[in-house]
Amino acid sequence: MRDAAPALAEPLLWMAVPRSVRNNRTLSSLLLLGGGLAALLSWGPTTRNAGGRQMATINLIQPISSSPRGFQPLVPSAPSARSPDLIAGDFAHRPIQYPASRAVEVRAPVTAAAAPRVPEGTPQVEPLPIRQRPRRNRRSPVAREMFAETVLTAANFIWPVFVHDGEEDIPISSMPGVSRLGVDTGLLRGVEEAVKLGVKSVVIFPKTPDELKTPTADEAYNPEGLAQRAIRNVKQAFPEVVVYTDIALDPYNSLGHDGIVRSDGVILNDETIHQLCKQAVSQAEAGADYVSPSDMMDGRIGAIRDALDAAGYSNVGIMAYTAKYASAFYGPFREALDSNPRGPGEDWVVPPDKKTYQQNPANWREALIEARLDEEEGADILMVKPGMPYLDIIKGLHDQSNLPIAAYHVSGEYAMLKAAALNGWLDEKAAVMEALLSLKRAGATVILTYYALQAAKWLKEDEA
Ligand SMILES: NCc1[nH]cc(CCC(=O)O)c1CC(=O)O
Repeated sequence: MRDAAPALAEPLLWMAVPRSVRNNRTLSSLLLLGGGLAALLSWGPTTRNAGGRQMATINLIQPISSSPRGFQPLVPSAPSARSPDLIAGDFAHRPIQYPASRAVEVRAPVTAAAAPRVPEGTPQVEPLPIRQRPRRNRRSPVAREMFAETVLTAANFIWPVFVHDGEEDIPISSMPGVSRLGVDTGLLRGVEEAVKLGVKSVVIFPKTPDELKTPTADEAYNPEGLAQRAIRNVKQAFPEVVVYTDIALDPYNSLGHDGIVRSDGVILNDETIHQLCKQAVSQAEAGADYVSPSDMMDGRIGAIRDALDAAGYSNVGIMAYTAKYASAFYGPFREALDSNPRGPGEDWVVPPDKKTYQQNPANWREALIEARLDEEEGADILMVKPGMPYLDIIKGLHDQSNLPIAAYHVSGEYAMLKAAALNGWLDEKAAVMEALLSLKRAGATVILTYYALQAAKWLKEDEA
């Protein structure tokens, strides 16, 4: 009984010594010597034991084997028979086998199975003097769930849908599992399914018939246009669903660019914004909750904000494609909407890419400029696009702005995962959930993904 007090008190006192002193070999030896003497005076015959325990508390400085009592394996006490999670955890797989002579100190876990064995040839080692063992918090499923820093839910997803003016669902070859949906048919079936799965936000992309495309993309603000019809249809059938739209001219532009193309190949900025404002107001009129400018023209967020407010739509939000990169990962999307930049005409230069307005993938500081401008101009959500190749940008914007951050897991990212999964090269569910989780962990609370419905299903599956 008598030695219990110093055995507890001295390590505690030791912990009160500043770490810098503890880590200094000479200083700490002196201190320990003093501590030992003090213990000797106050506790008489029990100090030898106390000293032994003292040594055990400083095993980062003193090799543990030199301790008079030898090492004392830090073995977790046996889990009770009532905690199946712990039993199912790593207790059954302790990596270190303790030397036989000390086996009495190793209490076996309470399981029906025989004592755990190690493979023949496993080196016999004394437990290392490791105080911080992060694996402790990963031992059981319950603990892992408790300590999860990021949790993905269906409420985080926005489901992007391609719509067309027809009845059928038309599969998109580079995106197996994704189709263009009929604006009055498949779209509503799809949204109904989404809602059932807990995905209550959609973003609409119209496949405009070629004959309606013009170099000034005026179809973009046709009140009876495909996007406007889609918005109305969804809001009418599912008023609680939050409808996001795309603001850019490319689906309506006969030259395939997000802005109006001048004959020398310059993508006009301010003239394009004029059209974007009309597009935004017409989408708001149709019932959009958020309009999402995806074109990367300068100053469009402020202009659209003013246009919406002037038209009485101050409650309609703006999800700004803040840092949208000139990425190769949009390929399948452009196939879905047939919206690739067109080849050059005889007397018209049409740039083959979008590099004069979308950001250079080499840059991240530039994204901060865009973020500051969008924030000042009245954006409600800042988006980064694509997702996985730009996790640093997501994190950067998350750390610099207090607005919600969105990440677009784009068509090419979907196609990559799908292709690997269809080939049997990846476990689709595990890989997709990890990809989506990484976007949230980086700082995105809003995730646009073609996997939204499938991921929501998987989440439900895991709940059950
Ligand atoms: N402004 C058009 C737009 N809006 C969303 C995407 C891409 C989405 C995806 O790839 O999933 C694009 C394509 C582009 O910029 O060329």
